[in-house]
Amino acid sequence: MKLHLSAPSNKLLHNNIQITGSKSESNRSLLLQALYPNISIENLSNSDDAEVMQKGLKIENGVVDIHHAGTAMRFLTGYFASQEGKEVTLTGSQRMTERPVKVLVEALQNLGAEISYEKNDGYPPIRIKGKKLVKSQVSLPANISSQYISSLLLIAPSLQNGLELELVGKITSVPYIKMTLALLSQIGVENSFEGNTIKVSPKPSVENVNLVVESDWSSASYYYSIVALSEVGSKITLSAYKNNSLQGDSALQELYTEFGVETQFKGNSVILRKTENPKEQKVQFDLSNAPDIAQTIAVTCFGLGMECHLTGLHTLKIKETDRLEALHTELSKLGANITVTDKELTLSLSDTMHTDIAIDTYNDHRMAMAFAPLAMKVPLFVNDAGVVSKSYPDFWKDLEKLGFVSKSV
Ligand SMILES: O=C(O)C1=C[C@@H](OP(=O)(O)O)[C@@H](O)[C@H](O)C1
Ligand SMILES: C=C(OP(=O)(O)O)C(=O)O
Repeated sequence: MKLHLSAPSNKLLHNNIQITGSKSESNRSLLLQALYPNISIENLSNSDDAEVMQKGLKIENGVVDIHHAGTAMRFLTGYFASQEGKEVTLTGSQRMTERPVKVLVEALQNLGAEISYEKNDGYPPIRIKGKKLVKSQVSLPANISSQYISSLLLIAPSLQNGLELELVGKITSVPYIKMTLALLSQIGVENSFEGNTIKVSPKPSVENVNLVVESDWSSASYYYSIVALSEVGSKITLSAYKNNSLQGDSALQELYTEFGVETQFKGNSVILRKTENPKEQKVQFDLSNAPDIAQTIAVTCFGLGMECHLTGLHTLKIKETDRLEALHTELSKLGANITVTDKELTLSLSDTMHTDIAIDTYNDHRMAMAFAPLAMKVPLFVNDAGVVSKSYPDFWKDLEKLGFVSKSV
């Protein structure tokens, strides 16, 4: 589906949007629920990634296809490796077969797991024969993806002796590790994270517990961008959010003050207000703790005609697409002055913003959603717009509620 997208006729926005649960919290909660059936979950994500996770967890033997879902791939690897009697081949989309899993597979093998590669060494598809894992200490590199660490932590309390992880190197995407540990705490699992060592105690069963998933802050980022690109006085209310979020992308509240967007909590809603135009012409952010909002921020800066220097982007090359290359190509098509390395992005001033450019999305939901707010400034096309369903299936419908005009072409 190719969409043509243009701005609401009135750029002074006043709207409410309900976003479903965080896909990161959902996929963790689902895995914990599979291990401990007394867990119930509220406000589950309606994303494709949460759906493939639910389906995957029901399979005992055979092929488990998790499409584009990185969390499902990594979390199910740990899950199946520790499930005696289950034997599966875990695979996904073409891109998933290019996203590395070696660090996780080796850590699990060191714990005694039986996993082999079906095609390329270090990459899915992988064959897993579930076993009872009794070893409880392992070390692994922490600078490639935090999902490997979360995968181990999620199964840790179900292991006979719990788990002690030693993280080697600089730890990336730290808030996602803390989110995993916080959910373990919510179900009564003892854990600690000191320096480079994480310890999780065993827990054979849990009491009845209800996990209420907070709505997705990465999805909220597109509204931050829309508000930043709207007129002073605009206001969008999003629900349902918590003041003490487990999601690192809630850093948006702080980051978007640079773009004149203020955030206020009212009950379980957040109100985003454009209170002023940006004071500075340049921003500089280290996004190693919030990699999923890098695309949103780069496009906001371009839309506002600001310079930016984004660092900490070393994980972007192995996500749904090489996001640094994709941003470079698509922002250049619009007229941006952009340079990227393998971990940084720099936007310099440019006085051009081309109209009706067709944005390619590279099977990456965040490419589609990050560029959509730019329609506040210039009409544009979004190729393969259906990709948004990976994390936010209602995205285009919700934009229509704001008055955006989207036409299938
Ligand atoms: O654990 C998670 O839920 C996630 C961790 C992050 O990945 P990395 O740790 O690979 O950066 C993030 O980009 C992804 O969208 C979700
Ligand atoms: C990187 C992402 O997801 P995953 O790694 O879970 O596929 C994302 O949603 O931006």
